Amino acid sequence: MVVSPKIAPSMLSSDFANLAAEANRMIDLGANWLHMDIMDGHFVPNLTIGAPVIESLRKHTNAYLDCHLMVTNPMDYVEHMAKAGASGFTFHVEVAKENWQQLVQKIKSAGMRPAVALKPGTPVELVYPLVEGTTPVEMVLVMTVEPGFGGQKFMPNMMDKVRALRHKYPTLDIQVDGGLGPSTIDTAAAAGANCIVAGSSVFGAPEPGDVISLLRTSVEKAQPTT
Ligand SMILES: O=C(CO)[C@@H](O)[C@H](O)COP(=O)(O)O
Repeated sequence: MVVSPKIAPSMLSSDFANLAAEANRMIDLGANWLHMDIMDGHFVPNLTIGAPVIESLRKHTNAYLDCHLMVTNPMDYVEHMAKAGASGFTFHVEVAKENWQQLVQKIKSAGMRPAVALKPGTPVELVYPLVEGTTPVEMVLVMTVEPGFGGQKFMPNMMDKVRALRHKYPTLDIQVDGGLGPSTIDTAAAAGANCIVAGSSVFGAPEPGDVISLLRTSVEKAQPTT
């Protein structure tokens, strides 16, 4: 195994009125992480949750809270998210071109794991300096839909980015998010993705645990054996 699978149900598709129960249900069913979508209604045309909800959820779970910040000013969120109990902090490269080094440093100093995301229209080369920097990000999130909403169609042409990243960085955590489920996971896993975010395919399934284990098996099967 070169990189371990991390299956992260996207809590955006959960019943927000029962968030703690939904989160614990996912962990009991075998999820590694809980994916939390933070949106500001500006970077993306939708508003979801922020630090107060992360803080409330943290009181009910010790799980890794993988927070994806779809916001225009990620720097303003670092302190609040860390205090709230976020585990990972993923910011968008499109809004961190100038100050990414300072941002990554701040995320790390606050005790969170830094990661960078890129939208479908953003060239993958833009994140290379962030992976190779002196204070590098520890995961790259390749968006496989336009960020903002769950339930969209997986964009298979994003796999060129995943393949390029896996070729350059054999042990990097590479995450995919958007339209992942039983019919698309093999494509993403074969390209080299090991961190899988899935919302509607997990929460909409009669047996979400079966989907979580199918996603994991697909990633494991795609790994080269050493
Ligand atoms: O960040 C996003 C959308 O912006 C995602 O995390 C979605 O919530 C994934 O949902 P599905 O495409 O799996 O339904």
